[in-house]
Amino acid sequence: MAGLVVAMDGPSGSGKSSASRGVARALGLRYLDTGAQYRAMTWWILRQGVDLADSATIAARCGEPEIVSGTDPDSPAIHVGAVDVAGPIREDEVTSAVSAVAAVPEVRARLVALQREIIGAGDIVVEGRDIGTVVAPDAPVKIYLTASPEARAQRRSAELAGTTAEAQQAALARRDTLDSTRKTDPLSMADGAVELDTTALNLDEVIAEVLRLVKERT
Ligand SMILES: Nc1ncnc2c1ncn2[C@@H]1O[C@H](COP(=O)(O)OP(=O)(O)O)[C@@H](O)[C@H]1O
Ligand SMILES: Nc1ccn([C@H]2C[C@H](O)[C@@H](COP(=O)(O)OP(=O)(O)O)O2)c(=O)n1
Repeated sequence: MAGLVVAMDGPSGSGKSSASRGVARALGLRYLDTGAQYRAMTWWILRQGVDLADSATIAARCGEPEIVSGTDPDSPAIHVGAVDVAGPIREDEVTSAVSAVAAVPEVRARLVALQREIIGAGDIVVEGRDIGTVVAPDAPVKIYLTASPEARAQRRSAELAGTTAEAQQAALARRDTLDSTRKTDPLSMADGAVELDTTALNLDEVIAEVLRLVKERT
């Protein structure tokens, strides 16, 4: 299985991170969270005081931050320069700004290049929105995870204190629309991807199904 790349795409709360980490652990592969990179870029842009509507400035400056991703599925790490941003990138301020930053073509070009560099010779599970369509279209295993809007909102609200499933469902719907309708590489299912609806599956069942698909396709 040397050189294996597993591409895992889908909307927020479909279970990409948990399933990707579980699959990477089971197969002894590395793990890359590309959403964390878009979040880290967004954290840096916000810190610079750049207006989110000013895509020209975002485009001009997105080459400045050094974004460093760890690939250990047991302890995923993300730094901007020397700063550990694993906590701050999950805060509301970043979550509500990330779709705008991720829509800027220069941001995507920079991060896709970084992702391909990390993927290198493979042995990795990569999760995001455009892995099977753009970043690694030749990946032998491409999964498109989905779940009902209610299940996704329920999962997210269970994670976050001080929020309701209703508020989460509205926030996810807003991000789905932004991520699926942007002009550059919108969230969509790749050719050859297998859609896996996780609504009625627990995490172990999702991991087992992905492992079965990996075995079947390699
Ligand atoms: N199949 C599942 N059933 C129930 N909860 C799940 C399942 N998969 C993931 N979760 C939980 O849902 C939340 C969101 O999962 P996550 O893997 O972060 O999704 P994504 O990366 O797609 O946003 C996490 O708290 C996770 O533990
Ligand atoms: N490959 C990727 C990964 C994420 N993005 C964008 C779209 C998402 O709204 C944000 C954050 O992604 P992330 O996977 O962290 O989001 P969730 O954990 O699912 O809430 O980044 C992207 O455009 N392309």
